[in-house]
Amino acid sequence: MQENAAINRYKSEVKNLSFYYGTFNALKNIDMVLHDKKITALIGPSGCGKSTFLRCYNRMHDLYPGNRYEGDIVLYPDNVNILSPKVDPIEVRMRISMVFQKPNPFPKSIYENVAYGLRVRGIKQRAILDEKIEDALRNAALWNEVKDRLNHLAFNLSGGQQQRLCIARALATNPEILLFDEPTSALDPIATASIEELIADLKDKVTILIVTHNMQQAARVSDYTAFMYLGELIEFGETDDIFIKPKNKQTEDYITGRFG
Ligand SMILES: Nc1ncnc2c1ncn2[C@@H]1O[C@H](COP(=O)(O)OP(=O)(O)OP(=O)(O)O)[C@@H](O)[C@H]1O
Repeated sequence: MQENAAINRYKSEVKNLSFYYGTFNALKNIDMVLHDKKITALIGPSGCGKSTFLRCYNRMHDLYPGNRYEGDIVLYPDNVNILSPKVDPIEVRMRISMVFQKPNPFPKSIYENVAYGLRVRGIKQRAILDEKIEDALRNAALWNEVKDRLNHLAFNLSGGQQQRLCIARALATNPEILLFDEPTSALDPIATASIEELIADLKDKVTILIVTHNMQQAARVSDYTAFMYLGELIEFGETDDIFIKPKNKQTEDYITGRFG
């Protein structure tokens, strides 16, 4: 009974996860959870394995030979281990979307960028596409700025707008988890603030995992924070606890800028 209550609070559980690029052991025995409809930030010095961890979540490493996972990443409520070789990575990517560091719209119209994942899912009816595209653009706080030019090329948008378009594209297929890999590092402070506001608003709809180099950003947007170092998860907890009273000396040194 108690176990079920705990599982309901979690969208996902990482169990003893290790990851290898060939012989290089980039992630070491990580145990962690993602709380449902909460924002979890991954922080740590360059090269500690943040992006590697994020990419395990959508099986991106499968695209390159020699990469190897050990352990489980379990999604709830259906209790499926997405690292299992029996699970199709394409199916995983339908459930878990990713937004990258640099905005990467397709060389297509604004409309077609958001329609992409829906078309892959076999949705063809124009009325349904129109409705889902409007919803996704509204949820990405972009609708009002683009509603009169949906057929314009996405590249004509500003950097911040392009990143919101990529978020709309990721949201269109109703993912359960949204992964962000340093989503504001290529943006100016104003565009960064609007993306941070948007991420905070999205947590009502979706569970979020965000990699950031910016500790102020982690403190501002996240509910939980994981501190990684040399491929290990050093400390995980509520963001306020990690930033105000970290238990581990390495976490404290990193947070206070003594290394990294
Ligand atoms: N394709 C690869 N092949 C071999 N080693 C890799 C590969 N990609 C990353 N690594 C190594 O894995 C380790 C973790 O890298 P990763 O990019 O996950 O770190 P990170 O914490 O995201 O760093 P940054 O903050 O600089 O982006 C590093 O030692 C890196 O050199």
